[in-house]
Amino acid sequence: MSAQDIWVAPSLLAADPLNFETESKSVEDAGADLHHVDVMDGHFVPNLTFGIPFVKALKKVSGIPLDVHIMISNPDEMAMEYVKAGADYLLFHVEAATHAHRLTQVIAEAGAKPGLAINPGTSLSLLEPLLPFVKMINVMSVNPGFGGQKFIRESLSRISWLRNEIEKRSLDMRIQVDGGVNKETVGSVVEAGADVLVAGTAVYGASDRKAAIELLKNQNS
Ligand SMILES: O=C(CO)[C@H](O)[C@H](O)COP(=O)(O)O
Ligand SMILES: [Co+2]
Repeated sequence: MSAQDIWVAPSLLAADPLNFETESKSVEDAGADLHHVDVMDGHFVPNLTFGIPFVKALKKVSGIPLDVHIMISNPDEMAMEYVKAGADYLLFHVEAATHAHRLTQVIAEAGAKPGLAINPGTSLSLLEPLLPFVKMINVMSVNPGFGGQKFIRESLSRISWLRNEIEKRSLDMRIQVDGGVNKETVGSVVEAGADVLVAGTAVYGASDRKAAIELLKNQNS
């Protein structure tokens, strides 16, 4: 896959929390394709991060689309609020939704691109009936809740399975991989078929963010 086809989505979870505006601008200038916003509710995952006001505020200053990953227990109730706040892609967890298919429709009708996230321990079979209705799948390569964790290598066969389904069924969607993506893991992730690289520590933690994004995009070219 060429570098142009690969999107890098730096996760604001790893940014300096006292300077989100300048931090987000710095990755835009460095070539980021999307801002990855990790919404955590302290219930579905054992951590608490951003909410609706944050997404709304970020939308006002952002020059690139918002990729909002909601790790919350009640996506059926709250997803619309994140669309209204400005999410361009809205990804909810397949483990958390009661009516996942309905939710994909609600998100699309409201004008955002629906997506699903799936934890490392969840069967991929849950995705099968939903694939035609989403524009992005987030294959979690760590257990959700924290940045800076170690990449789970078993995620690679999950990405490959998904890439194969997309090709077999001629689906129009992207595969994002989320957790522990860095210069050591990115080669195998892209080879397995991911085309959206979420990277928190590897981008925000780098002294040269432009070089870090270029490395992620180009490693396989
Ligand atoms: O969804 C997430 C955690 O639940 C984050 O997006 C993910 O962990 C990215 O951080 P890093 O690149 O530092 O692993
Ligand atoms: Co995430």
